[in-house]
Amino acid sequence: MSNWDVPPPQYAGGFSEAHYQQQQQYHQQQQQYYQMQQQQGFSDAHYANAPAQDPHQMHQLMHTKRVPVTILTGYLGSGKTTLLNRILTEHHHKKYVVVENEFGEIGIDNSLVKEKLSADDVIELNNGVLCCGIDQDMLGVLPEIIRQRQGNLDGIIIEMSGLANPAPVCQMFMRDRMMTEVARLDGVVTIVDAKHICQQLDRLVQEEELPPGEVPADYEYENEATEQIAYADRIVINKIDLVTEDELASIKKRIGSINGSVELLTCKHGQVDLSKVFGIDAQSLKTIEDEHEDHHKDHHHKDKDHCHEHHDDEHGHGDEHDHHDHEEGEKKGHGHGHGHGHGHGLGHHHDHVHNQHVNSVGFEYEGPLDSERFYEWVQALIELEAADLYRYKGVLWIANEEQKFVYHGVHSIFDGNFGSEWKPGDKRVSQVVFIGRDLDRDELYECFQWCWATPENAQAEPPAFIKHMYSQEMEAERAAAAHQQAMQEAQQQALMLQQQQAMLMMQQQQQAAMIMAQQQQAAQQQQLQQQKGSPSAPPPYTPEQYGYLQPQQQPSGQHDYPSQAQGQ
Ligand SMILES: Nc1nc2c(ncn2[C@@H]2O[C@H](COP(=O)(O)OP(=O)(O)OP(=O)(O)O)[C@@H](O)[C@H]2O)c(=O)[nH]1
Repeated sequence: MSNWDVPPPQYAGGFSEAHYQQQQQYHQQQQQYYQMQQQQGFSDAHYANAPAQDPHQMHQLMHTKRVPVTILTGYLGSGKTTLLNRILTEHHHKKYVVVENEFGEIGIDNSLVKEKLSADDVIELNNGVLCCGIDQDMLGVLPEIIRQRQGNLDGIIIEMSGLANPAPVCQMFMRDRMMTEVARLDGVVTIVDAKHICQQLDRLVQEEELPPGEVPADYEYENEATEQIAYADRIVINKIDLVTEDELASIKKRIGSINGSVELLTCKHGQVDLSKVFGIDAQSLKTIEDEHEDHHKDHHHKDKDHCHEHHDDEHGHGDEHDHHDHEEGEKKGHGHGHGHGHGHGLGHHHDHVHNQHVNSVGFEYEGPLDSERFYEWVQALIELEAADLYRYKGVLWIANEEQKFVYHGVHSIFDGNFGSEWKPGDKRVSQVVFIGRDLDRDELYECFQWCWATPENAQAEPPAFIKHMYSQEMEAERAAAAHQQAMQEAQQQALMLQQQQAMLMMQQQQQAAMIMAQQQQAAQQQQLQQQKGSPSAPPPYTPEQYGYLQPQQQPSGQHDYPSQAQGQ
């Protein structure tokens, strides 16, 4: 039974019979959708169906077997290559596969690369392998490289181009079965240029740079530097030799206002402790759970309110929580940060109001949540807000469950499972964090509150946001989308059929041409034999014609196949 294989939601009140039926129907659709996703190759780890008695053991087992993959991002010139050069040349006793966009673009010890550049775009280096092509080809090449080096590979590092959005590659490692069987996403590491990051974050994306198609014409894009920070599990602030202490402090705050749950490291010339960046298992449910546990162990709440709310970037309100801005070498405590308390005007870097759309929002509640309602909320978020929801994660106390529910997601890809049991001394807290674009904190909080499993809440109507999922408008949209998908599938099938027919026809033509050529050749041979006066007829065509047997290699006593030159 999967985590989502739950009975249809039943509400004590607040819904009409028709609405309830609609819900049931929707629930069935979701079940079908889930089954379809599984058939399409979603990994078991992705929707981990681990046995309830020890899910973590199962999870760990899956993880230890698979090679960790790090997605390395960073704006143009931030220092990605400088860091990769270290990895490929220093003696760190680790073997990595480094995946580059294109060889032409890389600056990795050029002499080293050039001298080893091979036709198949895979280079063997002392510390591992360098290959290129972050595209469909990688799906084929990478699992093969991993299999070849089974047990002798410490990780894969994929360097994204300076302007690329890491989300599609993240999603590929979360859902592509070929990849998930051999590799797991370890973390997204973003390198930041301390000198230029504020300027880069302020840059507005010009309309002509926007990718074409699928998105609404009025959709405003976030610039790439912001997105790279939003998706990160670790941020390495490089080039700190070029900024003052005050500037560095304001950079950290600015980053924290975008991604409140990221861990910050600082360095010069990429001299960061590699163990804090690679092999960190940042994307596993176990790590999310551990972070939650560590945080609440050390965390002394000043206010004893029933619900503790973490604000997104507001102007300078006080809060006792700190971001995880650790100097290199400093001992780190894990936990969540929630992007709170960031005033503007800190240092000359940004003494103006930022046009910042991406932020973090987090909430805590010291009480259990209703799983059905949480399920509804997640469904609504995925259906209505997936494009703007970059990353989200949480650890929940679910009513009537002794195990913590741990989840995380990237846009529409959700991964969640029950983790370890709450221990007797544990403070049971449900915690959710969202990083996204133009997040509506009040709306999110309203939905979060609706999930609280309290007697008063039992009769509460769902918030407008969740109701909207069942609106006629959404039903119509869903029907239109389903229709469009069916049309696309039909078109694809028709195209495939056409291609198959064309292929068949081509094969038939080739066969016909070959037979004709054979016949002509046989006729020629016959003619030659007749001219030579030999009584025996030659075979219809000569082996050397196919290049695998030369006349002089013929065993004696067999036909002597004369070449054309000999025959003339
Ligand atoms: N002053 C200073 N310069 C640095 C530091 N780290 C890297 N650089 C320099 O910054 C420049 C860009 O570094 P790269 O490593 O090529 O940056 P990149 O992110 O790979 O750049 P793209 O491939 O263009 O995206 C190079 O000239 C580096 O030598 C640092 O900590 N301080």
